[in-house]
Amino acid sequence: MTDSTPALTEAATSRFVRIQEGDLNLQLHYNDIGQGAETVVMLHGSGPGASGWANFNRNIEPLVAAGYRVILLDCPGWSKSDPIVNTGSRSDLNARALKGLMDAIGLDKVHIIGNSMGAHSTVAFALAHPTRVGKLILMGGGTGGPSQFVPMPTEGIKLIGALYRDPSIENLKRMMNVFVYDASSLTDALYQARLDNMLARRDHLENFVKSSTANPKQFPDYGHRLGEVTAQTLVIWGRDDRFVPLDVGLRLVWGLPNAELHVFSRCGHWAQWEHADKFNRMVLDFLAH
Ligand SMILES: O=C(O)CCC(=O)/C=C/C=C(\O)C(=O)O
Repeated sequence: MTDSTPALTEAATSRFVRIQEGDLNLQLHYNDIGQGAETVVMLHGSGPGASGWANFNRNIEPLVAAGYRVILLDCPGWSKSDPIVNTGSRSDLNARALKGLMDAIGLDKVHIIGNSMGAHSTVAFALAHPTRVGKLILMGGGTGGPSQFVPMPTEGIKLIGALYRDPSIENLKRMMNVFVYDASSLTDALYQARLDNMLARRDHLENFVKSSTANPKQFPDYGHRLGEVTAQTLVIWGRDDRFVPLDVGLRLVWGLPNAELHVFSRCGHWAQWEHADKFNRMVLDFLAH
């Protein structure tokens, strides 16, 4: 990194933008990192205290070093983006937010990496705006709908609900213990950062509970429309995912015409963090070829 290269920190890359997308008028927060002809957008998951930076901090640097511009969008209702109560499809809401962001900052076409809710939202965006996507990388999500093997809601999703309703350190630890395969990799600093994120925006937590009460199916099942997504797609899953089970990933590769699947053993719902080095190499290879 030279003196003229901005530091790779959340604060140094933090940006705000106001979007107007139909009747959606919101201030969104995002991180804008690196420069390059091609842009990779990363969309985070729906856990309390999640953000682009919290979900993807182990994945930014290799992409920037390889010459990509990286945009981390904080979805409406998370982190420093505006609050919202969402009673419709949250996947579509996030897709509209991404369209608004791209229009506002002049991005015509992007590759998208989506984690869980972010993956559901990536598919919603690809369906709505097929000419504006390059390649897609989906982890632990891509469509709502039932697992064929695991009772729904899964234990992880139940623990997220409990954490939203009672954002305590005990409930955070219960959730994170199921979130990753090896909970001993979670440090006190990580728990504290996550707790601070959560408690900084109690309005987001309350709005998520209101939204889920008004419409428990925030992420619709796009299984019947997957065949319309022609973008090359890399689906990555944790064998031990206790939030969105592996068979949802299998359903994606059956439905998406141009998809391939990689399954990590000893991996929960956070593949990009739990297996960051290999994940990053796979993403770079997939984007380049
Ligand atoms: O309900 C679903 O299908 C999506 C659940 C989801 O998005 C969970 C994600 C959790 C995180 O990414 C997080 O807490 O960091």
